[in-house]
Amino acid sequence: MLKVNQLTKTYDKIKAVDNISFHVKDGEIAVLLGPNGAGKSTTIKSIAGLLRYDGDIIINDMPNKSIEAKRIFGYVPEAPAVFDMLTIEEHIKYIASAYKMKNYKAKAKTLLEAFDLWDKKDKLGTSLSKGMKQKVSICCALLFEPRVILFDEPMIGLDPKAIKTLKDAFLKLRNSGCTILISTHIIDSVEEVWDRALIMKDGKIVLSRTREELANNNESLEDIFFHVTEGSL
Ligand SMILES: Nc1ncnc2c1ncn2[C@@H]1O[C@H](COP(=O)(O)OP(=O)(O)OP(=O)(O)O)[C@@H](O)[C@H]1O
Repeated sequence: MLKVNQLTKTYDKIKAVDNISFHVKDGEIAVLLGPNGAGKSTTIKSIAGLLRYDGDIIINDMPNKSIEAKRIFGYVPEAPAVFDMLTIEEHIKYIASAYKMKNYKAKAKTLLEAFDLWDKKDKLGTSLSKGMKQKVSICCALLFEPRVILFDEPMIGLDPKAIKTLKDAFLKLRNSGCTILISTHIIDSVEEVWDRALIMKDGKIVLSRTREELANNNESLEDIFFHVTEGSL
C-alpha cells in the first residue's frame, strides 16, 4: 500500500508538485500520466525518498524514508544508473547482498533470461547500450520481490520483446499483491495493464479514475487524458 498525503515540492520558485494526495492499494497498478513537466518524475522521486518535500508518504504503514520501507520498495529511475565497472552479474550480486538474499541465483537467471541479458552477464556496465542498462535496472528492482515498486518511464529505450516481458512482469507483480506505480506520458504503453489512472497537470492531480469507472462511462484513457490536459473538461 502506498499513501501520498498533501505532497508539495518546490524547486526554487517552481511548484513542481502542488499538494497532491493519492493511495495505491496492494495488488493495484496505478499509472501516473501527464504532459511533459506535469510533475510525474518529481512525485516518483519524492516517493523514492530522493528529494526533500512537504507532506507525508507512507509505504505499507511506514514512512518512505525509513530503513524498513526501503527494504520493501523497488525503484526503476527514468535514467538507468548502472555502475560502469561492474558486470551485469555483479550488479545482481550487489543487490542480492544489499537485500541479504540467500537464494537469488535461480530468480536472477530467470529474470536475466527473460530480458535477454543472460548471455551478456559478463559485460561491464560501461559497454551496455541504453536499453540494456534499462533492463539491468529493471532486473535489479525485480530481483528482491518488492512489495511496492515505482517505475519512472520504464518503457523508454526498450525493444518490443522487453516491453512485452515488462508488461508480463507488471501482471505477475499485481497477482502477487505488490503495489505498483508507473509514471509515463505514453498512454499506449500501459493501456492493457492499468487499474487506476492519475492524471497530472501543472503539479496537481486533475483526475483520478479506476478502469471500471472509465468502462462504465464508455470513456477511453486517451479521451479523458486529452479532455483533462487540453482543458476541455
Ligand atoms: N532539479 C530541478 N530543478 C528545477 N526545476 C525542476 C527540477 N526538476 C524538475 N523541475 C521542474 O519541475 C516541473 C516538473 O518536472 P518533472 O520532471 O517532475 O515533470 P514530468 O511530468 O516528469 O515531465 P517529463 O514528462 O518531461 O519527464 C517542471 O516545471 C520542471 O521544469
